[in-house]
Amino acid sequence: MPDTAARETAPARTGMGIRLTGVSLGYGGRRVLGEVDLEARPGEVLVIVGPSGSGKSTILRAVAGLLAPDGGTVTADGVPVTGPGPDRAMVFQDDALLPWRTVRGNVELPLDIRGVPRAARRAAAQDWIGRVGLAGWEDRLPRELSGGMRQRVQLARSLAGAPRAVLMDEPFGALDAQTRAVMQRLLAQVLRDAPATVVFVTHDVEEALLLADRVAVLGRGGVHAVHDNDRAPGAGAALRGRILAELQELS
Ligand SMILES: Nc1ncnc2c1ncn2[C@@H]1O[C@H](COP(=O)(O)OP(=O)(O)OP(=O)(O)O)[C@@H](O)[C@H]1O
Repeated sequence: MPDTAARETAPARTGMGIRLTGVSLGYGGRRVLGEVDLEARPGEVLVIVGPSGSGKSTILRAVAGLLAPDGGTVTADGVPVTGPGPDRAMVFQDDALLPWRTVRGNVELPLDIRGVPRAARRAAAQDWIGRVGLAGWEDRLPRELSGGMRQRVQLARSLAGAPRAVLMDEPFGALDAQTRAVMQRLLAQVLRDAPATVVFVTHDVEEALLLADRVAVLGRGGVHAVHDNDRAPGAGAALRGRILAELQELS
């Protein structure tokens, strides 16, 4: 990658610190969550699990700045979140790619928006396309790709803008088991080179344990527990059992 591209698109050195303090959230006056206290530490992968309808996506929307809290504060590096920003990229289950743009055009989008010059934009997009294993597919349109490939494009697009936080809502939920496993490994690998803070929502406890530094269990209108994912041999099975028991109790 040319120097200019590397300079303008290099990932920030550390991820963003995200904090929810006494946050209540709801829709049209109907409360979904009350008094949520939760922190994503700079550079960590915080995975949120919880029963269906417990408010996992709602928390993500609040951090993204797409939903204003009814009470409490959401801060990014200590600054209240008042709306969406390029420092916090969202990745959804539905790929949300622009159908009329090629793979390259989609990956370049966040750089385009930031006004990065064309050559630097191209080089950075190419770098990310290669990292997610899509070299040779640059000129294809989203409809010519499989679901897994579209999620790769979405991942490359979200990271190409060098966000300091990536907010992922069941990004692999629609993929078959094999593609999902490949994408989980790919995500773990690319995150090593892009030290953003990640808040990742999933139903899948195995996925949580694979990716998380910490796992937050949501239920009954708030955060039930937050667990460190100690990756020491044997620790995974114990934590898996504990989280599954908590989820059963909360459902
Ligand atoms: N746009 C909306 N308008 C009104 N209510 C909503 C909206 N989005 C979510 N809700 C409600 O808020 C609650 C929490 O939804 P949310 O999608 O955050 O849960 P979730 O834990 O992510 O669920 P799932 O695991 O099923 O995706 C649910 O009762 C849901 O019906």
